[in-house]
Parts: sequence; structure tokens; C-alpha cells
Amino acid sequence: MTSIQIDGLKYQYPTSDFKLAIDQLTITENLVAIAGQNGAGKSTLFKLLTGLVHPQAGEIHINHRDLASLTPEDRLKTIGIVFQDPSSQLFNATVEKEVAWSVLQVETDAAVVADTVNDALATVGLTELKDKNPFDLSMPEKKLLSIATVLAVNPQIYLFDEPMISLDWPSQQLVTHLMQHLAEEKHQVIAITHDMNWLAATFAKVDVLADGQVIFEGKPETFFGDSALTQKTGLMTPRIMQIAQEVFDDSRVYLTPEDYFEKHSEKR
Ligand SMILES: Nc1ncnc2c1ncn2[C@@H]1O[C@H](COP(=O)(O)OP(=O)(O)OP(=O)(O)O)[C@@H](O)[C@H]1O
Repeated sequence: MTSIQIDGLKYQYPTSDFKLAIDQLTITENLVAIAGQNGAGKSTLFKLLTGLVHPQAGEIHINHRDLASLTPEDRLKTIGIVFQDPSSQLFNATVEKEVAWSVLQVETDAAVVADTVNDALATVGLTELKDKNPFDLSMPEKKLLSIATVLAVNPQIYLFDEPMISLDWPSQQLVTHLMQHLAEEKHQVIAITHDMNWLAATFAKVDVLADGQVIFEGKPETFFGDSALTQKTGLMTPRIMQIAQEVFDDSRVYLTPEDYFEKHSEKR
């Protein structure tokens, strides 16, 4: 089981008043959403988890190992990030070379590299585009390619920053199923999202940030069931809850339309 343990974490950008301060946060679940309003500190937390920025105080332990003590190669094998903007992650001449570049950071055997690249491209459905220039791909294809570059390294923990953004519906389905599959395969999958419908339907746990602090950690149904808290965070409840409230004056928690129909068919 993978676990992330954060203690006494403090971070401030040199050029901003924003302060991230997380006294204590433990993540052991395999499918976790990070939510919070714009500027709450979600991406900053991801930067700290990947080592892109270093905290001024505190520690992050992954599987009881101090993140700061990991070698660059160990770090790549431990945590991989899919950025919100895929273009920031792509710089090679072809789709195939893009994925191979990632694999080569952790593997030298040419046959293994070739197999890994083929598997990663097949998983995201980009095999037929392997000779294309990444910058000639559509936005959803670029995003899928950036996911393939991380899949190819097979890290223990996957961080997705707003994975649903810039994906079309079939790609959203593909990526959601892929994330669920990775979680079942004992990877930790953590995603920042503003999409409360997707969050409610997909995640076992949500950590909610506000003003650089964690103000809720627990099950999505507990979070959405606390109307004072959801209002305080400025986050919407799932659309099905809003419809039930508006149309039927029913203020119970519904995570998905299926959840609504299930709970109502039980009553009949
Ligand atoms: N490189 C930076 N330099 C200075 N300030 C920054 C930098 N990056 C982010 N910030 C500031 O830190 C705060 C937190 O930003 P962050 O991107 O972590 O929030 P977020 O919760 O991910 O927001 P969003 O949902 O809009 O992406 C914001 O006030 C932002 O302006």
C-alpha cells in the first residue's frame, strides 16, 4: 500500500503573499481528489509533491521515505505528474520519441524501452499516431500523449492536474477508466479537479483546500452532505443534488444520477 504523509509543511512563493500551511495530512486511499477554489493552493501542493519547489519547513514522506532524500531517478519512479496543459510536457519530434524519452530516464534496455513505449501508446489509443509531431495533435490527443509519457515510467503515484480539461467525452471516459484501473492495480492516483460531478462519481476520498490549508478530508458524500462547509468552500454540490433540491425539495446527498435512482427505487 502506498502512503503519503505530510507534516508541518510550509511554503511561500518569493513573489507572492500566498502561504501554504499543512500541519498534517495522510493519504492512504488509492483514488483521491483535491478540490478547492481558484488559488487555494492545489497546484502548489502538487509542485511540492513532485519536488518542483521545496518547502521552507516540514516534511513529505512517501511510504515512510523522506521525499527530500530520494534520488532524481527514485523520484521519477515514485511520483509522476500529468500537467493541466499538456504542451508544457511535450518537446520531442514524434509521439513515439516523446514517450521513449520518458522511459529512457529510468530504463536502458532497448527492447524493454520499445515494448514499454508500445504498451503506453496502445493504452491511450495513440499507436497509429506514433510518427506524428506532438504539436500536430489535437488537444485531447496531446493530453493523452502526456499521460502516456507518465504511464511509461509506471510511477507508484500519479498526480493529475485537472485531467478532464481539454478532453473530449470519449477521452474523458478513457482517462477515468485508466485512473480507476491504476488505482485497482495499487497505484495511488490523485487528481485536482473543479468538476464536482466527476469528483462525486469517481473518487473515494476528497481533500479540500482553502487559503493554503486543508479544511476537509474524507468521503465525498460527507463533504457534500455538509452544506455549510460546501458553501464556505465555494464548491458546488453535484448537479443531481441540485436538481433533487430544486425540483423535489429533497436535500439528501446524491453523488450520481444512478445513486438517485437507486435510493428512490429502494423506497418503492
Ligand atoms: N510561480 C508562482 N509565483 C508566485 N505566486 C504563485 C505562483 N504560482 C502560484 N502562485 C500563487 O499561489 C496561490 C496558489 O496558487 P495555486 O496555483 O497553487 O492554486 P490552485 O488552487 O491550484 O488554483 P487554480 O484552481 O486556479 O489552479 C495563488 O495566489 C497564486 O497566484
